[in-house]
Amino acid sequence: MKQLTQFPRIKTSEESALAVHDLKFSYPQQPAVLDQISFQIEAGERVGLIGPNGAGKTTLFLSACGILKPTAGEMFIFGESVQAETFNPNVGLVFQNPDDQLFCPTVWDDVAFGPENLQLSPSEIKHRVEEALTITGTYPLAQRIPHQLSGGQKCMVAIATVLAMHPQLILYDEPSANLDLSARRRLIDFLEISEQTIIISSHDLELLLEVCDRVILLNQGQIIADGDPHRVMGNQSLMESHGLEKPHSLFHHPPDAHQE
Ligand SMILES: Nc1ncnc2c1ncn2[C@@H]1O[C@H](COP(=O)(O)OP(=O)(O)OP(=O)(O)O)[C@@H](O)[C@H]1O
Repeated sequence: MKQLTQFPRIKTSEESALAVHDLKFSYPQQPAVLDQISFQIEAGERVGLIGPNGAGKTTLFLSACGILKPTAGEMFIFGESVQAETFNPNVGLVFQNPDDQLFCPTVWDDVAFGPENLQLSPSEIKHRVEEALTITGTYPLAQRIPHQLSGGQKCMVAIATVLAMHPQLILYDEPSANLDLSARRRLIDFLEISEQTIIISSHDLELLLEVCDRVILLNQGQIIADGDPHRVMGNQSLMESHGLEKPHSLFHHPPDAHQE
């Protein structure tokens, strides 16, 4: 994965990568999934988003991308207000299921799709596709049919489709779901050297421990905890009271012993 260093750093802004103010969201005829939550994520942070099934993690991501319209509150991405149904190339979402992201006849076409919609020049589109395929290690798959790829290959191609847009903030929804051990390790290695601001929603708490410098615990529409991953996830009673388990690797490292 050394190639990544050959590419320029993504530009970051003085503004927070993501600022969420009193965000509320309810699906029709349902109680609030997000109930007036507020937090900020600074440029360059790697944040894990945890919570039991149905906590609202995907809903938060879809709101940040403008796919869902919040009931109340506001979100800003690098200082720009998020508007529902308005595409913002500064934020990219890697869907939980890569099949939701891959629909073209070839991998190359799928990765080119975003830059083409940004109406970039043909040479810039080619450059972006080659760059994204190289960074994700999927260049050899460029002419393959996406739906015939393995789960791990699809995952990395789905990431390439997002990277080709050059977003400064990338939201990963359960990126390690269905990956075998080597594909998961490749993903972790990739995430660890990613240069963008990233938020990873995952039940793979060990992955978050390796990759993230901060974790947010969401449950029943509220932010329950926000802080150092070892401290938050190492708190067994906190984790268990929100339907989660303290990661196995933290049992020999009680939170109080963790050096910050
Ligand atoms: N389109 C929808 N219509 C109605 N309710 C929905 C819809 N999508 C999600 N929900 C409900 O909203 C709540 C939050 O769902 P969400 O997918 O955001 O949770 P999550 O934290 O991502 O869960 P998981 O860990 O299982 O992926 C759940 O109770 C879910 O059933």
